[in-house]
Order: sequence, then structure tokens, then C-alpha cells
Amino acid sequence: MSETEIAATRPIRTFHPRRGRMSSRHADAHALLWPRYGLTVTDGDRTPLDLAGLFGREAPVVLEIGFGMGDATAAMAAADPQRGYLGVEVHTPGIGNLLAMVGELGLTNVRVACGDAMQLVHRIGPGSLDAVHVFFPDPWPKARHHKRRLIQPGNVAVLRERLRPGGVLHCATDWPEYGVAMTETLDADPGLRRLPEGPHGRPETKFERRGAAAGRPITDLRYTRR
Ligand SMILES: C[S@@+](CC[C@H](N)C(=O)[O-])C[C@H]1O[C@@H](n2cnc3c(N)ncnc32)[C@H](O)[C@@H]1O
Repeated sequence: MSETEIAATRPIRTFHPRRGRMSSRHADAHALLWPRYGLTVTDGDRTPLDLAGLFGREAPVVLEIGFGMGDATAAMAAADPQRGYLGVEVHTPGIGNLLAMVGELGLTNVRVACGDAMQLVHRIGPGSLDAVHVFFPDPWPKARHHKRRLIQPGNVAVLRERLRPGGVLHCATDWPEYGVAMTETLDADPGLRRLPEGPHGRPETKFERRGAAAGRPITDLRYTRR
């Protein structure tokens, strides 16, 4: 296979390759808690994920894609012990930070996946999620990069199919133009219905603070699966 043919078979990535070192706090938490709470996502692996087995109980599950440093995940999981929170990220310091918070707060309802979320979702059965959270995904502002955006029709259809009927897809962005595109894409999905604006119940995230400090308005959208 030529280089071009090999490149064409690679999945389009929605994330920037980011380097980052784990602090000793992160590394210690990773060494201690990854064996218990961690899940490695491998490209191309389609083994069905047993969510009840992963959490050790039958409970509604929230999937959070791209949790960053995990502050919002930990806060939401701590306030909502009845549901399991499965966070997926590729940024290893963030994974270490979330595991550190899981240890410090004594959370038992969080599982942390490392790898590409769009690979992970293919392992989750249709109708098995209570909610999907996509908070401040990479905006990919240049037109030639829009294909790398997480919220686009094909990905939305896959995420919606993983939700139970009545389950919620909750997205937020601080990039107005992505907010418009997100709204159009989500409104156009025939299996989703937009929920009225109201209190979103989401703690402020690191990227949200960054956007607000730069004066960018926040678009917050919640849809339910029909
Ligand atoms: C702009 S940051 C936002 C982080 C966090 N949600 C916040 O609001 O502070 C987007 C995050 O999504 C992650 N990400 C993007 N695409 C991803 C994917 N396909 N799988 C896992 N993580 C992804 C990136 O690594 C990055 O940490």
C-alpha cells in the first residue's frame, strides 16, 4: 500500500496531538487507580463493552467525551452517585488528574477510558447510555479542518443511537461559529429533539473559563433521543 492509501485508511482524528507530562500526583494516581478504573481504547477493537461489568452494577451510564482535566466529570459524578460516569480522553495528564480526583474524593462511579472516543462508542450497544456529554470540543476553526469536528452528522448519528430513548445529548462550545454549526447539525438529526433552554446543570469547565475570559459567549445545547 502506498503512503496515500495508508493515510486514507486512518480514522479522521477529532483531537490535536498534544504532549504533556504527568505530574507525580497524576503518575501516583495512575499507578494506583488505573488497574481498577481504567480502560484502554484500541483502534479497530469492536469487542462489545459490558457497561454493567465495567461499573460492577446495573446503573444508568453517562459518557463524557474529551473531559480535559476532568474537573467537571468528577464534580458531576460526586453529585450524582446513582449514575456511572465513563469519561474518555486522549490527553494523559488529564487522565492522571481525573484519577487523582477519583482517589481524593473516593468516587466509585467513575471509569476512565484512554483513547479515541469515536472508537470507544462503536463498542457500546445501541440504547445503552443515559446521556452523552460533549463539553467544549476542539473547535477546529479553519474550514479545511471542519471534517475533524466531533459534532458532525455521522458522529451525531452514532452517538444518538447509543442513547436510550429519552436519553440526553448535551453539548457546549465557546466558539460562536461552531455553536451555529452544532445547532444546525443537531437540529437536522431526525432522531433528536431539542430541549428548551434552562439550567444546564453543568459545572464550569477549564475551557469554558478560557472562552469566557476571552469574551466568547457560550452555546449550550441539550437534545433528547426520540
Ligand atoms: C477543548 S478541550 C475541552 C476539555 C474539557 N471538556 C473542558 O471543557 O475543559 C477538548 C478535549 O477533547 C479531547 N478530545 C477530542 N477528541 C477526542 C476524541 N475523539 N477522543 C477522546 N478525547 C478527545 C481533547 O484531547 C481535549 O482534551
